[in-house]
Amino acid sequence: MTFGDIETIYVNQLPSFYEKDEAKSIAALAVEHVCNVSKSYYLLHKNDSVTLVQETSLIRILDELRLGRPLQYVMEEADFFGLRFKVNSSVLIPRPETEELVHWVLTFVKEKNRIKRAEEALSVLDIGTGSGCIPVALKRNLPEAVICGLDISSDALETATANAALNGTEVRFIQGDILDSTFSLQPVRFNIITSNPPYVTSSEKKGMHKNVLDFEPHTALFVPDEDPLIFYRYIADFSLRHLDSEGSIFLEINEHFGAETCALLEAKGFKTELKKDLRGKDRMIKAWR
Ligand SMILES: C[S@@+](CC[C@H](N)C(=O)[O-])C[C@H]1O[C@@H](n2cnc3c(N)ncnc32)[C@H](O)[C@@H]1O
Repeated sequence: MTFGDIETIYVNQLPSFYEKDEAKSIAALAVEHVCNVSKSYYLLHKNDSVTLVQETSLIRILDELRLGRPLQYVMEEADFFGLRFKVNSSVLIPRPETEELVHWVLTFVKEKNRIKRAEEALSVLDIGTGSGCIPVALKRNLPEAVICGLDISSDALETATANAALNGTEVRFIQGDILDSTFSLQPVRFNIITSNPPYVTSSEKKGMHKNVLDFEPHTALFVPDEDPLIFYRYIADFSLRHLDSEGSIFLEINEHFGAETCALLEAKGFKTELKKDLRGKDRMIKAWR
């Protein structure tokens, strides 16, 4: 069987919610992963044969994808901000919108450093860190900064710790519940707090793909319909105690609640800037005092 045959089988047998081009990309990623070849090699050598062992692995991957399991979970890895992360069912698969949040933080820090050299002293906390994608990507780009990640899930923190090591970075991970108003890291103050907290309302479940609903951790995704901004309220209160007076918060948000999330933060004394993602949706907020 050749690379080209594998592509044809994937295109014909993947579930219908994968469009043809997406199915081709998935076949390419699976072949790259199993046969240890680059994307360009794969594209230029569609007539190369796979071994029987590789063919068995590629069909096993296809079988799991047909059950709806996301590709990243099947391959146990995901790309984020040009880095490779280990993922499993205890962590959310890092999303491209979150790469935009990281990019915004880095642009902001570099702009500030141009005015005053502050990077050495920079301390950052990422709340709801999951796979650790945000703090690890920040640490790779701000090697002098002291960076921490917080999550309620010990399994997620285990994966995040592995990801920090995998990417040669030192990040301090802390277990804690941001919805516990007594949770504190006194006397620590951070220059930057980032968060991509759970923000999908229960009623949005019906519009979601089965592969997200059935496989990604619900504690990472969902908030009650009656209190969709619950995490932002607690993050704002935590920031009042733990953000340096000149510090900034960078948040990923539900596209439907941009104005409401800004209003919540402003009611707590923060100034805000709302930013759209590359698809034109309200997706990020910067807040400062
Ligand atoms: C949307 S995921 C974001 C994961 C990662 N930061 C990313 O961008 O891919 C939200 C994360 O918040 C964590 N989380 C949920 N409830 C929490 C709580 N009460 N306190 C702290 N972390 C919580 C989940 O375990 C999950 O890892």
